[in-house]
Amino acid sequence: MATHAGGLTEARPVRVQGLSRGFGDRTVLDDLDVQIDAGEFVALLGRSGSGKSTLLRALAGLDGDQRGAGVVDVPENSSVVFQDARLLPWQRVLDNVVLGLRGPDAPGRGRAALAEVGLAGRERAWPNELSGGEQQRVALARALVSEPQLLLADEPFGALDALTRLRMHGLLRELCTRHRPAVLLVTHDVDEAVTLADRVLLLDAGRIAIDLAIDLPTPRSHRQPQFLAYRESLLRALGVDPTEG
Ligand SMILES: Nc1ncnc2c1ncn2[C@@H]1O[C@H](COP(=O)(O)OP(=O)(O)OP(=O)(O)O)[C@@H](O)[C@H]1O
Repeated sequence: MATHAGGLTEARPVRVQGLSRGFGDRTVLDDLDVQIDAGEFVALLGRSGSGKSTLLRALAGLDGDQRGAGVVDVPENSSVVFQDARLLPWQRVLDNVVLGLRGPDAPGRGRAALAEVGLAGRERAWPNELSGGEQQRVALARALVSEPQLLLADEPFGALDALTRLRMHGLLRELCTRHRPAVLLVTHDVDEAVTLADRVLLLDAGRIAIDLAIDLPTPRSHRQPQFLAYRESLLRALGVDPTEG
């Protein structure tokens, strides 16, 4: 079985070595290695079923006792955001944000986190009074209020409309620049990956098939020729013709 150890040096917050995962006869991750440095924003692309969420769950320690091997070293303090906000409907927004946070300053930290995601004044709202995008903002506040060294995000904007998604890109980039967690963002969206990430990984046949540093200043524009070149090469690697659609 894989080990899931906590607490590495700050310089190398995530180290995955020889990670294998499978379900029944099917091998999903096959002797895979990944490293994510402190403060580095990494996006993970791959075709549907290639094992992106399986890798993220392994990093989050959420993969139970499924078949596998390898070493997963991650910082103890990590947070996960999913496609759905997963707020507790019977708790007000602020209580959702500070859930599990200890110390007398927890409410103050929760309020500050809500202000950072643009939801100052909504502390006493119930989750069902918020839009989908606002609920995802609460989920981001909850994820970042504990100042995690690692943020794991599994398609966090996948359920949002295009405009809200663009706004959330800006917000996530801003929050990550300020808090500097290492990030692993699982996404289907090549543009999202190239817009946000320092490095894009492409998962194929159980391994990291492409490891591409995105050497562009931020904020990035889809019109930059180099942006389009990254986009095109990643789409081709995913088996998509970039000239289509
Ligand atoms: N609990 C499970 N039991 C059996 N098979 C599973 C389980 N979880 C995942 N799988 C299988 O493992 C493979 C990888 O799944 P995973 O969800 O990691 O892929 P993904 O790249 O995140 O896919 P998508 O982009 O469609 O969300 C898939 O073939 C899936 O059917």
